[in-house]
Amino acid sequence: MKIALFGTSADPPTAGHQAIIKWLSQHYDRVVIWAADNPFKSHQTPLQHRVAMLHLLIDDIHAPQHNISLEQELSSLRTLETLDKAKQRWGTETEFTLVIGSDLLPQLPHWYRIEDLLHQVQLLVVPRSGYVIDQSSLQTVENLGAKIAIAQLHAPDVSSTAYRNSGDPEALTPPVIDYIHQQHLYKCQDASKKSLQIR
Ligand SMILES: Nc1ncnc2c1ncn2[C@@H]1O[C@H](COP(=O)(O)OP(=O)(O)OP(=O)(O)O)[C@@H](O)[C@H]1O
Ligand SMILES: O=C(O)c1ccc[n+]([C@@H]2O[C@H](COP(=O)([O-])O)[C@@H](O)[C@H]2O)c1
Repeated sequence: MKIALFGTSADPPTAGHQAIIKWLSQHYDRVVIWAADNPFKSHQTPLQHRVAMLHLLIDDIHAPQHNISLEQELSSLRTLETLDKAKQRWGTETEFTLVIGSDLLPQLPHWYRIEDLLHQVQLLVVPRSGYVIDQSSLQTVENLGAKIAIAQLHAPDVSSTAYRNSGDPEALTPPVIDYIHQQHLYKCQDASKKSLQIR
């Protein structure tokens, strides 16, 4: 069995995440997702809300294979610990593929015990607009033991940061936007946007 592992800060989850998850569901037996705190970032919204939004994002995907699941108990600051939990759950015979966007390639060498991690997974890099996959980053990660494939996928050019900074509604899906409004999340951004509009 081939399992794609896709962790995200989901602050908030975007149409980009959704396109990636949909594509993965067509190319892997199972897609396992979790929302995580990232040791290199601060997060704006409590994890419980990010998990709830990720659920809404996934529920909105029509995947005839029914092979997408949010497995929040796998979440960890360290992806190596997530992989350990996944192996306990699905067994060592399973082939695990760690999925990252191309923006994370230069950061990857700084992850916790990255060589241990890369020796136990395949690495799938999703091209991201504005983040060219350069040979030197690929070589660095290969030297750490990565077995790399590049996904043939054009994910939308959106990001959580774009939503947090400018409230770009195109970045999100309607159920996630509704949730944000119901729960009064990302309000500072709304307020600063309004004050900009008034001026
Ligand atoms: N539009 C996109 N295209 C390709 N990869 C993406 C895209 N959005 C997110 N990813 C990848 O999905 C994973 C989770 O991304 P993350 O939750 O950090 O989203 P983000 O939009 O980069 O967030 P932020 O703007 O807060 O950094 C990362 O591996 C990231 O590279
Ligand atoms: O293992 C690590 O050291 C590590 C360092 C930084 C990020 N990660 C993971 O990378 C995934 C993507 O993070 P992000 O913030 O880009 O969505 C998420 O699952 C994080 O937990 C993992």
